[in-house]
Formats: sequence, C-alpha cells, structure tokens
Amino acid sequence: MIDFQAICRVGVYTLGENDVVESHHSHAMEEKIGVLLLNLGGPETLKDVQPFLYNLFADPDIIQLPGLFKLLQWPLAKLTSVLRAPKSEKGYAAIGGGSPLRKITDEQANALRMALEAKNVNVSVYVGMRYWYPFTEEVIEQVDTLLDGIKWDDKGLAMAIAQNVDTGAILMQGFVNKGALATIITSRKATFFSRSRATLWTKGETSNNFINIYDKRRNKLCVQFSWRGFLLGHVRLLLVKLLEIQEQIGSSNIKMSNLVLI
Ligand SMILES: C=CC1=C(C)c2cc3[nH]c(cc4nc(cc5[nH]c(cc1n2)c(C)c5CCC(=O)O)C(CCC(=O)O)=C4C)c(C)c3C=C
Ligand SMILES: [Fe+2]
Repeated sequence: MIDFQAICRVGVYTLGENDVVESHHSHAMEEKIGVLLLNLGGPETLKDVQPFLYNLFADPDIIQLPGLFKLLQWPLAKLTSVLRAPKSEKGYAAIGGGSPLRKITDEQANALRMALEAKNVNVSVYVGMRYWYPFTEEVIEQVDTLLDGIKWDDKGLAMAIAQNVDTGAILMQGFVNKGALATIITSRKATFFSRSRATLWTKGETSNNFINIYDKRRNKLCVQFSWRGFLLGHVRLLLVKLLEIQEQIGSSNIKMSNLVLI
C-alpha cells in the first residue's frame, strides 16, 4: 500500500518493494499535492467534431509530414478534418451525440479524489485533455490563478454563488474549498463542499440536473444553468467572503461590490 500521508511531507520519495513509499529525507512541513489526470479528449457535441479533428490532425505526434511538407500540416489538417467530419459526426450521433471520454475521465478523477479523501489525504485532482476541453495548459493556468487568488476562510472555505448573468438573480449558493473549485474548473459542473458530510458534491449528481459551466472567456468561469435539460439562462459563479455573504443573505440584499467574480 502507498502511504499517502507520507507523500504529503517534503522529501524525496520512491516506490519501494510492495509499493511502500520510502522517504529519503523528510521534513515535517506539509506540502500541497495536486494530481493531474491527462487524457486525449473527444468532441462533446456534434459541432465540436470538426475542430476536434483539426486539433488531432494538426499534431505532428499523430500525423508527421517529412521535411518541407511540414508546412502543409495545418492546411492539410483543416482539409482532412472538414472532409472527415460528416462521417465522424454520424458515428458520434449514434453513441449519444459526443465522446464519452470526458465523462469517463471526470468519473475517474472523482473516484480517485474520494479514495484519497477516505484515507484522509487532501489532494486536488484535475483533468487535462490534449485535443479538447479542458485543455491541459488552460487547466494549469486557471488552477494557479483561481486557487491562489481567492481569500479562503480559516476552514479553507469560500462561499460560491451561481448567479444569472442577465437578471442578476441568485440561483444557488453553497460552500467551496480548493478541491471543489478545482473540480468546477475541470468538470465544468457546479460542485460544492458539504460541511455536514465534509465531502464534495456535484449539483445534479443524483437528479441529473447539473449546473453546467463552460469557459466562454479565458480566466472567467461562465456558467450555464440548465434545469431538466432546458437552458434557463447564463449564470456566473461568484465567490464571496464567508462572513460578508452570511450577513447579506440574511438581509437578502447582496451588494455586488462585495462579490468577487472568478
Ligand atoms: C488519419 C486518421 C487518424 C489517425 C492517424 C489517428 C491516430 C490517432 N488518434 C488518436 C486518438 C484519438 N482519435 C480519436 C478520434 C478520431 N481519430 C480519427 C482519425 C485518426 N486518428 C478520427 C476520424 C476520429 C473521430 C472518430 C471517428 O470518426 O472514428 C479520439 C477521440 C475518441 C473519442 O472518444 O471521441 C482519440 C482520443 C491517437 C492517440 C492516434 C495515434 C497515435
Ligand atoms: Fe484517432
């Protein structure tokens, strides 16, 4: 068995016989652990198929052209992706309208997170894709910017609010910790930290009524709020300082100036 508590300390670790982590020089100082699950990605909707194929065919690790023909990589990728897309779209339509890769990888990330939580190891698990969302580079950038930029309370929590961008209506509020926010970034589904159960929960995981988040503008999380499959409007997710929001929710008058748009 791997002793994950040991990994949380600073030092050099190797996997010894029987997967035992051997510490070569450890210190008592705690270190933050993040796991990034890498996958290739696939088109999530039929209109993603052609741009996804372009990303795939433009990668010289997939299709390598010799010498000066390298210059043709991008135009050729464009041409073949456009020519192939209709056939691929039919295939994806037959399996529900998109690739299952994203869902499967998110499920793996959640299972890993829960398995580590059961061992009392606080690890953030991220998913990064090579050819489709969430692109690995973007995930790394967003995770850095967002996690470091938020003012967490002394329990490591912040309040998250889903707000309709058009009307300003507050649709939902809950708590997030760093793990929940990382999950929001990578799974694009509104995920909160349950204080009573001390675990992460994704809105809609039992009912299928997810709050779907998509990245419209870089470094800002734009949320689409869908209810029973119907799109109700655009929602953005706001993080606020715990005490301020508690006071304001009490008075049901939330001052926008006190909200931090992420
Ligand atoms: C010229 C044709 C193709 C080559 C060469 C190729 C190599 C290759 N592909 C992957 C990974 C994936 N491919 C996926 C889908 C996909 N690939 C091609 C064509 C070539 N791939 C097409 C036309 C498609 C679309 C689906 C279809 O119409 O069959 C995917 C997505 C899978 C999913 O879940 O959606 C991945 C991933 C690798 C690693 C690779 C060479 C090493
Ligand atoms: Fe392929």
